[in-house]
Amino acid sequence: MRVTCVLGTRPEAIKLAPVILALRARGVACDVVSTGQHRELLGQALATFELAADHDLALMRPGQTLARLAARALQGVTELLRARRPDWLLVQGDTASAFAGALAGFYAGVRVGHVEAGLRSANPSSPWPEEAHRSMVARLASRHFAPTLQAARNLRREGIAARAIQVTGNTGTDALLMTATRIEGDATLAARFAFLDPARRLILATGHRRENFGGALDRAARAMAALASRPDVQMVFALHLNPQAEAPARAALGHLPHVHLLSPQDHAGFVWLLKRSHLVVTDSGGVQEEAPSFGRPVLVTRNESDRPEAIAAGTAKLVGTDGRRLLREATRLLDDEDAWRAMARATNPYGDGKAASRIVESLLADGVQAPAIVLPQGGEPRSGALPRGRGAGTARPRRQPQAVVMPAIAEKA
Ligand SMILES: CC(=O)N[C@@H]1[C@@H](OP(=O)(O)OP(=O)(O)OC[C@H]2O[C@@H](n3ccc(=O)[nH]c3=O)[C@H](O)[C@@H]2O)O[C@H](CO)[C@@H](O)[C@@H]1O
Repeated sequence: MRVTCVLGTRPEAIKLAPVILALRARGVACDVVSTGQHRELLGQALATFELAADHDLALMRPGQTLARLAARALQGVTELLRARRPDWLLVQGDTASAFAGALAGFYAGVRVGHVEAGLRSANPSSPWPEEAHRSMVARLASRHFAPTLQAARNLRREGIAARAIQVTGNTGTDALLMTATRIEGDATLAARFAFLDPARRLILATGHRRENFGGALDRAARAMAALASRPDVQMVFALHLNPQAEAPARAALGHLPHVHLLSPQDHAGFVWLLKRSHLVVTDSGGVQEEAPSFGRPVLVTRNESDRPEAIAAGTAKLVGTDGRRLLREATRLLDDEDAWRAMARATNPYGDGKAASRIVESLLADGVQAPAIVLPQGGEPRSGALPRGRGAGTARPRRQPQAVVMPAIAEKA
């Protein structure tokens, strides 16, 4: 069996790395195609897992529109698929690379597997453009690897057949566990962050969502500045490379003595910080999924959530984008031990570290026998080039989405 993974950004690399490693460990020929959407961050993320892209489409250009990026990714992936003709094409999440990759697979008659399928905010403007991307990938994919039962339900509500959905947990937790194990006792990381003051509690912050550009990021950064002026805290803000995401943090926080604005960290460095944090402030999806594993309360600077599981579990709280609620909730968590403890429960609704192996077993179980997309005559691949499926109609037992019970993975500090 041959599998092609298309990815373009840091979180896709982190969340697909465990799948790529698990496929290769099972002897599946798996090649990695990078669109280059986040070129530097992607290389850094893959390197953490000792991986590198086999094909780099190197598509990023300064100031390039999403339309142009998506169009060029569609073309580039299509050409690679023609040469490679994999049995499966895997994409992850909700980026322009994932959407264009899935569309290329669909046009080429290659079955598309969607990792982290079914997340929904139900608001096409937020997260933008991710909500639309992941919904469109769902129309194109023939196998949907949902991280949670809730995500599987979202897909069922949209009419995706139950037999095409598998609840796996989030591969992000697999990646987190791998990295957390690898960095245990790593003295180089302790040295990298030797500037941290052990007497002050650490607030770890990130902010980069496009819909938060132009106002919301400024308000969040100003609230964080008020927090960081407390005598008992220090803050690490892990910057994103996008200047529109970086500028508000630099403007509001850059001059403060106990705030450290860091360039994007490799996964090892970020996980090290996460583990030592007292509180996390973020609009990142992946960070919301990771922090509960270490029992770190998360204040989410968004107006709606596509991760209701963490909110229901009580480990994350939506604080909107006006800064006021962020300041109020963070102050409460810093001043009220009971309020902190109530959120700091090490429970992870997102994974048990076995998502990648569930995905690989599912692909192997289908092998090359599952129904391929049957293209009409004159469709993209010529008849001989159709994937080696047996055509539609191969009967398979109806499988209901199964709940995955996710234990906590780490001790509290
Ligand atoms: C709408 C939405 O929520 N979409 C998400 C979005 O990604 P995101 O919001 O999670 O993006 P980021 O915050 O960039 O990444 C987070 C990862 O990066 C690591 N990290 C962080 C800072 C650092 O300095 N060094 C690091 O290594 C961190 O530990 C974590 O693993 O797209 C993904 C792709 O499709 C989706 O899966 C995902 O739903």
